[in-house]
Amino acid sequence: MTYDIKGKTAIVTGSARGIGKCICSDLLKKGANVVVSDTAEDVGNETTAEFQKEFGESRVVFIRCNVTKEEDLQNLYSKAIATFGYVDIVVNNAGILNEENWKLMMEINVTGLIRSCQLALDNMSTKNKGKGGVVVNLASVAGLMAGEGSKVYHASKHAVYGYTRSQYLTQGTDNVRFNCVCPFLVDTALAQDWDNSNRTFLTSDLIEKLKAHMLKTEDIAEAVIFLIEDESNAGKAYLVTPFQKWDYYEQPSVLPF
Ligand SMILES: NC(=O)C1=CN([C@@H]2O[C@H](COP(=O)(O)OP(=O)(O)OC[C@H]3O[C@@H](n4cnc5c(N)ncnc54)[C@H](O)[C@@H]3O)[C@@H](O)[C@H]2O)C=CC1
Ligand SMILES: CCCCCC(=O)/C=C/C=C\C/C=C\C/C=C\CCCC(=O)O
Repeated sequence: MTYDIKGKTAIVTGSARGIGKCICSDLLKKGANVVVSDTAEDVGNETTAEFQKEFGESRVVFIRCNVTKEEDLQNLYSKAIATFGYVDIVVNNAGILNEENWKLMMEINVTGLIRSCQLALDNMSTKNKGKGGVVVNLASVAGLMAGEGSKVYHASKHAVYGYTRSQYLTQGTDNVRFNCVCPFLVDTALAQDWDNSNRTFLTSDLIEKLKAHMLKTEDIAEAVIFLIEDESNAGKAYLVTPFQKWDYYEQPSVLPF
């Protein structure tokens, strides 16, 4: 079954640039109203002005939000609802790769994302008199495999994967569908800053080869739109790599039944 994006309202966190910006653009092309949201106010306002010019002033707003701040997140949801009447779609995209500042990375990649999911449920769950909705979380292939030099980043994305899958178990009562997308390397500032020197597992030759196969932000936006529209695969992770056909990631069951 296909979920119709036209006329819906979407929040995308960390969307001033990179993958988040591209997701906003595709949501607008599909007819959604969009809340661009980021800590980077200047870039966020520029991105919003660009979209308003292309898609109409009334369909896009910028709301500053640092996902590590509870009051910012609450303000994001309440202002989005005040502007557009309801929130139907949330894309939790804000994320960093910074092993030195690993506590902040966990706050952004995990705690902020989980808090945003809880607010999405507060506002969208049919248990709370909402109309239901869709949440797509940005995980990574780093959430499905080990990483030598970015151990905490990998742990943060494993958490996104596990949290998203677990939401499936209560989807029947909330009517909020959760999925996550697990991309391989994407050509953005985050990937360019990825320092892979001094690895034993990945040689510099191999890293150059991997970087030669980077995905484009457009690929991830396409995958996110696919997930929002696909009503039949709730709770699943969607693997996006340049090396094989994009597909849902099937994790073997460890239960004896
Ligand atoms: N670039 C890549 O290779 C891959 C990226 N991802 C994930 O995709 C997501 C987006 O990454 P990119 O677009 O590549 O990164 P990016 O660095 O280009 O964009 C991230 C955006 O998040 C914003 N941000 C940072 N901290 C924030 C906070 N506390 N609150 C709100 N916004 C904040 C930044 O200002 C920036 O606009 C991240 O979750 C990342 O982990 C997943 C797989 C691969
Ligand atoms: C792995 C951190 C890169 C951050 C970007 C991201 O989220 C996804 C990247 C996807 C692929 C990275 C390329 C190859 C992965 C192979 C091995 C990972 C080992 C990483 C390490 O630090 O040793």
